[in-house]
Amino acid sequence: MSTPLRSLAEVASCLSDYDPQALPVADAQRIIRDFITPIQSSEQVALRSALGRVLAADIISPINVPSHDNSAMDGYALRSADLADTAIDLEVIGTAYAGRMFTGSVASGQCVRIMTGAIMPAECDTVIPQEFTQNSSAQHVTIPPNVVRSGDNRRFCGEDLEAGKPALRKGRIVHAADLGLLASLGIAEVAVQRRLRVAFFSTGDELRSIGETLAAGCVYDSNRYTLYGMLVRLGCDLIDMGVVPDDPASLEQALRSACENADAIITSGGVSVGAADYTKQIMAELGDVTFWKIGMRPGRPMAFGNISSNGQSAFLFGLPGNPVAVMVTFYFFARPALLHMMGADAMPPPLLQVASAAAIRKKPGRTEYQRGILATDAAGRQTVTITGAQGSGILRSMVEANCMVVLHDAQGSVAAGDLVDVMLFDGLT
Ligand SMILES: Nc1nc2c(c(=O)[nH]1)N[C@H]1C(S)=C(S)[C@@H](COP(=O)(O)OP(=O)(O)OC[C@H]3O[C@@H](n4cnc5c(N)ncnc54)[C@H](O)[C@@H]3O)O[C@H]1N2
Ligand code: MOO
Repeated sequence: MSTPLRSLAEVASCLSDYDPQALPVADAQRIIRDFITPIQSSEQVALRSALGRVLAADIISPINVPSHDNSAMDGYALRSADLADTAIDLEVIGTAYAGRMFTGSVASGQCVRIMTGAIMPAECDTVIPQEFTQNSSAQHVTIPPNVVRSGDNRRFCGEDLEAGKPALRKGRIVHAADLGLLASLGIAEVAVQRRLRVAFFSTGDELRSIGETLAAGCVYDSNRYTLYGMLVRLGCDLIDMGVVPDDPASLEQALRSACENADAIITSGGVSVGAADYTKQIMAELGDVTFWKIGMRPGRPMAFGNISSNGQSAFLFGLPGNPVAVMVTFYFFARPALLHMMGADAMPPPLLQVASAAAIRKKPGRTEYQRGILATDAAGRQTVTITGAQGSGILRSMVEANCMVVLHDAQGSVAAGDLVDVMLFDGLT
């Protein structure tokens, strides 16, 4: 596991107006990005197992795809020098099939019946689709004037992928199309970054696990399930450490064990100012950890840093306990950081600009992530509507939503019809 060379204070001091008491979202994201180091370990996997994994090296194309010039249409391969301003009659001297080439040579005034994907006869440079021809028989075909130009319907050798050139770059997350592309190159195995090991647990004496009786004032631990879902979607190997009670010895033992077995640790709860929140104290004792009040809602308190135990270190994300806050801080801080640790060259999820269906109250000076429903109205216009109560304990608001309305730091209240930035959950959740 790699150890960061600089302390958090050094990284943060690059920001001219760094204020841990009211840190803007973008600054917190930048500090995390600068502090995190990608893992340097890879493995060979069979092609299908590479789906969703991060490529550990550039893939250089070993062959040209397609391997020869070939036809894009079923029709007739001809020499474009034979084309004229009037109809021409060509002699058909054979047939080229996909996988079975025509081996003769084509003289002026001749053509070859050709199927899609068949290798172009050497002398031919153009294909006329069969539906554009007239009077076709096994021996002859008429080509009307001005229906085909020189070079039409000919696919070039290497036009998809060129031998010796990079086909896919290191850091790419392998998608379905990439599997197909790698298969088209005949590649059976690829080098991918090893999976990230992430340990996670919930803290709080009020938490009960499913199956336990819910005493007065207690709640079922839901954060471990949302975290599980979000981490599985990222392709991490998970160490689920359950619910850790709010006592210093248990927390220290859990953090040390997580550190010794994982690349990253995600906890939920215990990062605010409550009397029983020992988490901050123990985290600070074990390493270089900072406690932020971020200028955002939900998700204001958060811990981030690097902790060590027995010579092993791990990056730590101490997310707030409120169920919506844990998801928002995961999406906007932990997720990009984990992708960076995985060596992934991933773009942040795009923001769409959509008209707000109703007015939204908002104070400038903090970023708000409101849960929204993106829909198309009767006139075919897309609009976004807030899901109702936006409390950070209301997990239903995440379930009902299909997007997050991102109201930026400097932005004030929004009037009905104003454009707002929207981030779709699809692909994230
Ligand atoms: N005096 C202040 N109080 C609070 C502040 C503050 O600045 N000053 N910040 C508030 C904000 S904002 C948040 S967010 C929370 C974060 O507090 P913690 O991270 O210490 O979280 P807890 O107190 O442990 O829990 C908060 C809330 O969430 C419920 N919870 C916690 N874990 C889970 C779980 N695994 N599954 C389901 N629900 C969970 C917990 O029962 C609490 O209701 O602090 C505010 N307070
Ligand atoms: O950070 Mo908190 O999320 O507003 O409840």
